Amino acid sequence: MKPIDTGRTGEPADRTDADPTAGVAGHRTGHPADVAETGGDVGAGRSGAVAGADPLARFDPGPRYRPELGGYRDEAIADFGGDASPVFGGGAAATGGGPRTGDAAGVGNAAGVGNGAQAGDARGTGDTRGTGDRSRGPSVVADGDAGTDGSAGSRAGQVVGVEDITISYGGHPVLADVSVRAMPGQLLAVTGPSGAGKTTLLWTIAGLVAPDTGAVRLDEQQVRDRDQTVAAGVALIPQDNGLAAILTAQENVLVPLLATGVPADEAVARTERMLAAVGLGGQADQLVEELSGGQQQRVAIARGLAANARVLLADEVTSELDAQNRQRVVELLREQAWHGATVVFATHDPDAAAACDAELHLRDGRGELVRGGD
Ligand SMILES: Nc1ncnc2c1ncn2[C@@H]1O[C@H](COP(=O)(O)OP(=O)(O)OP(=O)(O)O)[C@@H](O)[C@H]1O
Repeated sequence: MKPIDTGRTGEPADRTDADPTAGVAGHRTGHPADVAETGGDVGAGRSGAVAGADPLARFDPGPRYRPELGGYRDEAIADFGGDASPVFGGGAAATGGGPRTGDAAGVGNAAGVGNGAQAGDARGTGDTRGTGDRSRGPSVVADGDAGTDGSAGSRAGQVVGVEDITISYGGHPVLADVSVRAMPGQLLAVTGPSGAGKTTLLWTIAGLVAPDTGAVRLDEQQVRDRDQTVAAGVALIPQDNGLAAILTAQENVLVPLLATGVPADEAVARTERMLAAVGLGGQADQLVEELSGGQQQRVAIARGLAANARVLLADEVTSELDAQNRQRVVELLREQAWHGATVVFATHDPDAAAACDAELHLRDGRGELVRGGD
């Protein structure tokens, strides 16, 4: 399999606008001490102190924080991603539900994180292929070379190699011998009709679903589970957002960063920059449940962008946005690629797909690289 040759350079010089994530003015919130003022009892920023070397020493994640999960485990914030966030990981490969079997919280259990069996359960086969309840250290999101000012910095993306994967749910094939390669610095669009397997493919790359046959590799390292991909810097912006409704927009972005060990000042800066980048600088202190669907989607995007991932998987992240915001989000994904990330973007939007460097079209289980291949 050859790398995708897009013919597009993606050079910053091609851009028509200034750095969309640079220069955020007028922030009065964002300090953990400010977060503590925002209410709720999930423990965001309760200590308030910023000085100190250990981010978790200076940031009290609250009594519900589970360090062994690298996140929260509480029904009250189940939509952070069940036992832990699929964006920031802390979870094993899919268990208790594939893309379609989650709970009402959206990502929640559907994210398949938690007590561990792999894709057997996820695909409803009862074939427990995983490892059961595994201990998990705090998940690590790739910080890239993030500067102390919170700038994303450049980072080394990873080559995502999907090699002849076949996936079925309960005996019903979804993907058959699908192969594609996504390269650092590029955007790969994954298109196809509803039910074609776009989410399944992204989850497989994320290590949340294991293929029946074939393999996914990150820089030639075969993907085994979500723990591994989290450690490798793979972030997922899930289709259903996976936000905690009882947290503010700011907390939804900030808390996972702090929980994954990003220094507080950098986490605050990234949070502010990314919320501003998606046009929500003025809504930072609003509870997610008070935001519109499109605003919530943008919070989830900000959270994924803030991860500074080496591989960013964006699952239909523009579905609830107006044209202007859709374009903006595609620009932000492009920005991630400029910083070195490998971006895989599942979308129904032809314009968004056209803005990507390559396009894998899924239909009837098959994947065809309709653009950008060689
Ligand atoms: N856990 C599951 N158990 C059984 N079938 C599932 C499961 N998860 C997904 N599927 C099925 O697999 C197929 C592919 O689903 P998937 O969510 O990957 O498609 P998609 O292309 O992302 O769809 P959409 O564009 O509607 O989001 C669908 O037929 C879906 O019903």
